Amino acid sequence: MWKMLLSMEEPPLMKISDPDEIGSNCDPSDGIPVVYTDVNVVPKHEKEGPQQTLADLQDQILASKSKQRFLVAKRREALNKLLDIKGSIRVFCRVRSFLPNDKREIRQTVSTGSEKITIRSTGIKKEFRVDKVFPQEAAQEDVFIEVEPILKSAIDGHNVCIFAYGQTGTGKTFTMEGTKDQPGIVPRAIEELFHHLNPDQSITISMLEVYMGSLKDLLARKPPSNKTVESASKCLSIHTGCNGSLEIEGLTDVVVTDHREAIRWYTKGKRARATSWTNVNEASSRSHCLTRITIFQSGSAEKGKAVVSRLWLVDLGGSERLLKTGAVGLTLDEGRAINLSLSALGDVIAALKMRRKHIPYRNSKLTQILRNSLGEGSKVLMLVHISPSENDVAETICSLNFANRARAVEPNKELSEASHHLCYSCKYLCMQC
Ligand SMILES: Nc1ncnc2c1ncn2[C@@H]1O[C@H](COP(=O)(O)OP(=O)(O)OP(=O)(O)O)[C@@H](O)[C@H]1O
Repeated sequence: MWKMLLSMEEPPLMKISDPDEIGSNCDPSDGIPVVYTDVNVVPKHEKEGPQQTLADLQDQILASKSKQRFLVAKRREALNKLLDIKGSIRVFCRVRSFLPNDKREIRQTVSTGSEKITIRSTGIKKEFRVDKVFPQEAAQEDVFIEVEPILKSAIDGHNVCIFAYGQTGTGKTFTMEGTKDQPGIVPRAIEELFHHLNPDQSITISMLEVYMGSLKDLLARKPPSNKTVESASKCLSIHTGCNGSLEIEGLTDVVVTDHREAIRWYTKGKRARATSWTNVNEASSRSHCLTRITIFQSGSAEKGKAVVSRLWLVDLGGSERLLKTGAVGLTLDEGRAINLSLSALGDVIAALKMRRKHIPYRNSKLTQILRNSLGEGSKVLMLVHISPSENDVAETICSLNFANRARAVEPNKELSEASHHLCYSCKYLCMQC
């Protein structure tokens, strides 16, 4: 018989002498089941069951988190080793497709393999090796897929520098910026970084231009009406701290919380860049355009927080034969300044590759800025752009020689044999000079 002990006023007390008996649904004296009427009293076994399950789940979560940390560390280690094996300076080469205005050429001057480029012209046959070749038909996605692993190392805490090098009009800006329909590396990288960012990491973006040897802040607020843009750009100067850290004084650094905001700033910076017409490219970049993405640890990008890593995405000004571009006056001076700093960059890359004691960073503003992202522990990707046209063979050879300086461990024989005929830019015999 069931004992129904119901009372509205006071919960009736059960005949329980031992607190451990709470939860028993059977009267120990007569074996008759007890129905509990006090809803505040939860039987012990019912209370312990969920508590145990909760504790088990918490243990499992902790174990999964620690396993995840272990796997992330292993992935980072493996990626780092892989990139190191491949070389901390890697070289990709992209061949620009023929443009509508190009003269169609019957003979193929540039032929490509997956890691080999052959240049053929009258009396010339030269072969170059790079880490990856993108032929004329390669899409923006094809390029980005190969660039992605190096971006992940930026999230993992390495300084990274990706730069597009090549003759004027060979597609550097197309590869880095792209178009609305065919976005390039920078917009894709921004999206990718936000996708992979850890919750305790945050991002800031800066953009600057190295123009005729001086630095211009591309994200600076409009100067007051009585000042010119040029006077605002002169404020930027480079400082090296005693620990070797480098700061660009006065450079705008914007905290961005999602990729759309970052792209808006990037678009603003692009608009401020100096371009002008040359007879090789309608909108030729007359400067080096550098986008800096800084990844901070621990949720805040305010001052004083530890910097995890810096990613530099650089669209270099075009290397050019000044006679061929038809440059005069200011355009000629711009071209000279671009060529000089590219030459300095080539010297730094070559010195790093040969593990020289002295790395000539100080020879140009460009190399001073990139110093911390070119040297030891950094990952560098050079994207060399070449033209498919026979008319550009000399520049193509010069660009590939330049790239070769990043790959060649041994100094090239030509260097010592004919040093008096060497090109100022690639330091080889490239027929340019
Ligand atoms: N792979 C490509 N596919 C289609 N069009 C391309 C490609 N590469 C370049 N172009 C086109 O070629 C023209 C010149 O390219 P771009 O301005 O990117 O050259 P650049 O190397 O940045 O030149 P500069 O050094 O003078 O700034 C542009 O109209 C661009 O859209």
